[in-house]
Amino acid sequence: MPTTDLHIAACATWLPPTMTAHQALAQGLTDQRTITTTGATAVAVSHHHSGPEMAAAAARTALDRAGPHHRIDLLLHASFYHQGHDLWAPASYIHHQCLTTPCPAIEVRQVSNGAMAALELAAAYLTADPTRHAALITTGDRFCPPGFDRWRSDPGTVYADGGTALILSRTPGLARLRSLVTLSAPDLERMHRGDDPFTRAPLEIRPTIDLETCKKAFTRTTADRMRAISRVATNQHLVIEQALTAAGTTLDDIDAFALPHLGRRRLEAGYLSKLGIDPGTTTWPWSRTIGHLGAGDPIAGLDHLTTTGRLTPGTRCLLTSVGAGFTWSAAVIDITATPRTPATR
Ligand SMILES: CCC(=O)NCCNC(=O)CCNC(=O)[C@H](O)C(C)(C)COP(=O)(O)O
Repeated sequence: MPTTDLHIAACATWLPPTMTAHQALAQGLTDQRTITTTGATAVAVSHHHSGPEMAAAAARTALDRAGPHHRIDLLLHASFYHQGHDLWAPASYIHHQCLTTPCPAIEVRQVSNGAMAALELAAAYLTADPTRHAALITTGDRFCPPGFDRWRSDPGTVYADGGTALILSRTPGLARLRSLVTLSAPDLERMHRGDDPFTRAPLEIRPTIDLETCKKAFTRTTADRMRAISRVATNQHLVIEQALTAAGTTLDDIDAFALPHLGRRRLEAGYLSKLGIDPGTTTWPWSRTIGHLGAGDPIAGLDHLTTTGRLTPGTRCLLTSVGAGFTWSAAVIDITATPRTPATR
């Protein structure tokens, strides 16, 4: 979507306490090789709160920060792991907890690109009807045992627990959405199912998610692997190029980058060396202390950059994210205000 007349009224993050990499090592949860290749120094771990509960907490803060001027006419909740109940409506839970307007509350499942996919859908929904004012986007996941091993289920990425929220609005607030582009490559979807059959219930094949086995089945030969790496790299770069062009800007004009909370090796391969950007201008120094928040990385990254003063009014940010499937999104954001930071409720 080219330059838009939509704004990010506010955003927020709700994170549980972190466990350091050394604590995880001492408890046998990970190994030194993983810590070295990912560069992870800590990871947010929820011992009690589910994804939807953390998403609702973030939503309450985002709504406080936005103020009363943004009537919410749509709620989209993005996640991709267990939401705490087997057959239930997490988006309606967040709606019930946080809103009084009788708007649609819908789930978006786009794996790690879920927040940006929701942003695409919300932007189109608001643009389609001028009487619609704002949309609340939330993310929330808890990547915990027994079904998920945050250090080993997807080697190269350390998974964290947390919730995020963002309000997209017609009324100005924190930032202006200058452009938003999403690309897809469905031929890569088998990377996350490999040769596994379709099953009757979760975790029927193996007791813990193991994406490495699926990826190895999908990239049996070196040629397969090189093709996948090339497809990922090409689209990751193309989506950023298209978002910059749609916003009439260039990489040189970007003051800070909100990147996916991937491990250092993956980040280096996919973004840092490819784009020639200094890690210090990205969320990496912070994301390595948190971990991969599933769909929530771009919102958490924007929140971090604006609440820490790394981004101030008049600066420009590039958000980019990638999801299994694969899909890639990128957005150019112009910061227009300093976030109001009431305490997280
Ligand atoms: C499953 C959660 C999710 O949606 N993650 C986003 C998609 N995964 C990634 O982008 C992680 C990076 N992985 C890749 O780019 C592909 O797996 C590659 C490029 C085929 C091999 O990368 P590697 O696993 O060797 O680091």
